[in-house]
Order: sequence, then structure tokens, then C-alpha cells
Amino acid sequence: MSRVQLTVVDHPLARARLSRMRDERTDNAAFRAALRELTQMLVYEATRDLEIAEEPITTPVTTTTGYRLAAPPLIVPVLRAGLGMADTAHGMLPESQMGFVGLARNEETFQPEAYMASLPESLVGRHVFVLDPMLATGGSLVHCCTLLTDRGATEITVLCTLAAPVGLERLEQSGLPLRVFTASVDQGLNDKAYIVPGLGDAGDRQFGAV
Ligand SMILES: O=P(O)(O)OC[C@H]1O[C@H](OP(=O)(O)OP(=O)(O)O)[C@H](O)[C@@H]1O
Ligand SMILES: O=c1cc[nH]c(=O)[nH]1
Ligand SMILES: [Mg+2]
Repeated sequence: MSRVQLTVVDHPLARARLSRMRDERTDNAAFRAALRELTQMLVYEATRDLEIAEEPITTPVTTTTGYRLAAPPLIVPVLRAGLGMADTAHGMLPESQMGFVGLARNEETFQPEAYMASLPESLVGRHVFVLDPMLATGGSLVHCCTLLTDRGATEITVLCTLAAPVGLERLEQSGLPLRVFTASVDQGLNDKAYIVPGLGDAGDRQFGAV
């Protein structure tokens, strides 16, 4: 039985933003703007089923029932590329706390190398939203989500702009309890483990090459 629930957010507005991100002529600033706009759509879809709590409110006219999120999720961007999604997600989930995971994929072995983790000690009972634009081999997200389950998380939602089938399969094989929201499942990976057709290196496209 599958533990990964996949949702492809292929709304026309999402497709338009993703196309701008794919286009090699899009400069760093326009890429970041399109990523922020696409993040809004991913967050909107991924929060649809979150539990809400009721509270009485008084309008200028009468009293009625108001609503708020019962338990805002912990937001965890994966550095660098996930940073471009963080502020938008936080703006939509203003009561959320934020943790950080820093990973850089070794471009010869394609294995993620961890350089930082700033997370609450216990994630028992906390829903976590992981932000990373790219799911390629899946190594980075498996590493990140394992850090979360090691701290007790049992409910993890991953938001990414692009996913490769092999990366989704890797998540599935990991047995991690995940929901994945992506704007596209692309064709595959090239011999450098870049997503095809993809959009290139999401970190470099936002911040410049390192
Ligand atoms: O699924 P995988 O094969 O592990 O690849 C995906 C990872 O690659 C990118 O980060 P990268 O390692 O390039 O770091 P960066 O964000 O600093 O550019 C991306 O943001 C993911 O974290
Ligand atoms: O296509 C890819 C694959 C991994 N990381 C990226 O930023 N892009
Ligand atoms: Mg990169």
C-alpha cells in the first residue's frame, strides 16, 4: 500500500508560472518571482484539508462563526533552493514556525551532503511542510524527511515545482509517510541527474552559480 500521496497542481496559472521558470531566457529576478507565485498555488492546494478550529467573532453587523487553522504546520525549506519558497509560504501561514535544512547534492555521486539542520528537538504531533523546488533522484528529500521522522514526525507534506518519476519512486520505496504536491511530473533525468525537460539548477537560477 502506497505511503506517498501525489497531487499534481496543473492549474493553467501554475503551468504559466512553471513555463516562465523553465525558459532559459528568464533571469534570476523573474525566476524568483515566478517561483513565489507558483508557491502560493502549491500552498493553497496543500492546505485545503488542514484541520480548522471554530471561534466566535463579531462583525460590524452581528456575531458569527470564525475559523483558523487548528495547528499551523512547521515550515521547513531545504537550502538553498527552498529559500525562494519560504517567505511566500510563511506569509500564507503566518502562525507557523520555521525550521531549516541545508543540503547540497554532490554533482559527481548525486548524493546529498548535509551542512545544516535547525529543527525543533521533537516533531511528535507536528505536521511538517517541506519546501524544495526540485525532486530529482529523491536523495535530498529522503535525507530531509528522515531527519523529520527521526524527530517523531508522522505527517509530512512536500511542496516542489518539479518531480522526476524516479524521485517519486525513491520516496515511495523509502516508506516515509508523505504527501507530495508538485506542478509537474517531468519525463526523467539526464546523465547528470538533472530533470528533463526541467528548469536547470533551481538554486543557481535564483541566486547565481556557486
Ligand atoms: O533529488 P535530488 O537528486 O537529491 O536533487 C534535488 C536537490 O537538488 C537541488 O539542490 P542542490 O543540491 O542543487 O542545492 P542548492 O539548492 O544549494 O542548489 C534541489 O533544490 C534539491 O534539494
Ligand atoms: O534538475 C535538477 C536536479 C537537481 N537539482 C536541481 O536544481 N535541478
Ligand atoms: Mg543546486
